[in-house]
Amino acid sequence: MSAIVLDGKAVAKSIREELAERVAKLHAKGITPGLGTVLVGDDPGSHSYVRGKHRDCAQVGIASIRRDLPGTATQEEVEQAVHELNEDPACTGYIVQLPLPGGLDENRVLGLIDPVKDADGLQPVNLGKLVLMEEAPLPCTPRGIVELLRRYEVPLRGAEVVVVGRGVTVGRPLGLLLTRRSENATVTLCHTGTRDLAAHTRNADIVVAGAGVPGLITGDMVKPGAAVLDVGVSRTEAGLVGDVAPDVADVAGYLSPNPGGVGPMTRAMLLVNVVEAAERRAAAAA
Ligand SMILES: Nc1nc(=O)c2c([nH]1)NC[C@@H]1CN(c3ccc(C(=O)N[C@@H](CCC(=O)O)C(=O)O)cc3)C=[N+]21
Repeated sequence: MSAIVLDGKAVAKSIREELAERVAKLHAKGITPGLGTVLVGDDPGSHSYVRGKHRDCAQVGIASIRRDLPGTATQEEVEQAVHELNEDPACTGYIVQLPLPGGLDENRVLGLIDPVKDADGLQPVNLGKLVLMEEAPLPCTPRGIVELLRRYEVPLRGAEVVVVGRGVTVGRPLGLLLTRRSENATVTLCHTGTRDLAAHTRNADIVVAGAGVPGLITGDMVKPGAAVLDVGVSRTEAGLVGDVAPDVADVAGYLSPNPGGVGPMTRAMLLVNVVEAAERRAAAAA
């Protein structure tokens, strides 16, 4: 048996095409959405992600605003860049690329983002709204995962979902998203303190692996026919490696590969958040 590939790259492409039409309507009203990025330091991975985000923007008609700071930037300098983007009318949404270099207070920076411009859904007010089940910009990776499953009609309602990894960008908000009434999945959030990971994953209809441990999920840990989404990213000498071992493809019913799965969906959802913020602004101005 070989799993159906959840092709995030292809889905992201069609989402960008849909967005280009929505952006064209905004242009017609004299509004150009603008994505800002704050990038601190010279981590090659972070630079490559940010480059990719701006390339996506150009494709759909979103303007780009970059604030690149050296790795030596102080807390005050990073906060100043955030204040400038809060004030900049050309910037309808922005992100602070994570992780920030050591010594900088990430949570404090995220807290200073204007919640209406939070394109990542990681501002504490917006994370709080997710807990309260109120409308707010959603974190991009969890939103991308839900959208990818929806487009392939993998049922979520009543599904047993095991999320591996409790990070703030993926695991934690994903559990909140999947347990809203509109998704109605049952979620088990596993982490390094989980006693018997395989006992949980074997019972799951959907496994989302975002631990950052290469090859953590092996075929013997997966229920036949289950959907497995690889969200782990580890940089090894062999290149980028996910959390899911190759033999999972023989057992799973659906497999979101890495690369080519959730990564492109994350980028697409960032664009969605920026366009939605611009649409809300247009509606408020009308
Ligand atoms: N504030 C913030 N927001 C983020 O959304 C954020 C972040 N910080 N820090 C880092 C992580 C990582 N992340 C990825 C996005 C796209 C791909 C992606 O498109 N990957 C391609 C491969 C690209 C490659 O080869 O490097 C793929 O999976 O096919 C991967 C990873 C967003 N992140």
